[in-house]
Amino acid sequence: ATKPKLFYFRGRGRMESIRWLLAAAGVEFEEEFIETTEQYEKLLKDGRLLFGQVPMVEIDGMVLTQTRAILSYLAAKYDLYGKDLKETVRINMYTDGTLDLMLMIAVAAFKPPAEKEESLALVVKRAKTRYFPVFEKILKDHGEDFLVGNKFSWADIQLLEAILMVEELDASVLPEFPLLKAFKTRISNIPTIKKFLQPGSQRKPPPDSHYVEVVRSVLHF
Ligand SMILES: CCCCC[C@H]1O[C@@H](O)C[C@@H]1SC[C@H](NC(=O)CC[C@H](N)C(=O)O)C(=O)NCC(=O)O
Repeated sequence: ATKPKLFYFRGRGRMESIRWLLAAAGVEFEEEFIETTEQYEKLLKDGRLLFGQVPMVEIDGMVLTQTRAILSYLAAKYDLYGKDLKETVRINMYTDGTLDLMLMIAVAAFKPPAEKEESLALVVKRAKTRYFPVFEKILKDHGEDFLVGNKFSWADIQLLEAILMVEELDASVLPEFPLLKAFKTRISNIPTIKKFLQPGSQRKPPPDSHYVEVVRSVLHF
């Protein structure tokens, strides 16, 4: 079978959570990196970007856009989306939260230095006061290894992604959340995730000035 193919910039942005979900599910994927306006305009001209935007993923004979739609499709396809609607809606609540937090980081990369620093400080504050306390409590009340139904799901994958991203901004953030700290170790040791965390995987580095320049030049902003 043909592998899913991801069309995005050579960086995290909105595509990184899709890379994480596929990798955690043990699914190999290909990537086409958009480096020039010509590439982007060809995708537009060929009518492959529904609202003129990326991420775009080709999978199962479909051309998908809209990050959350793609993530939901993949979570359901690889049985990472709960056993019933009540579990699925909790997974959606948790992943909408971690996606909000990670998008704050993605957008901050495009701000001027002073504003960027302020935004990233706010990200760490939000993580420590809004998001991490919620997940620490879920793990405490739930008393299980995973966030939902004591089964590995998309919510666990994305929380680990968010924890690691916040630790890149402030390495001292986890000690006040002991259950999250144990969760991070546990989920990082799941073989498919452990492999994705090794150097040489398709995981992307934090956004740098080159990534920002390419996105700006391709999207003309
Ligand atoms: C200020 C914005 C910062 C982010 C800019 C881009 O780099 C990434 O870090 C995030 C985005 S991705 C690129 C952007 N994509 C989106 O905004 C997709 C939004 C959609 N709801 C989704 O969830 O997939 C893009 O194609 N824009 C073209 C344009 O709308 O005409």
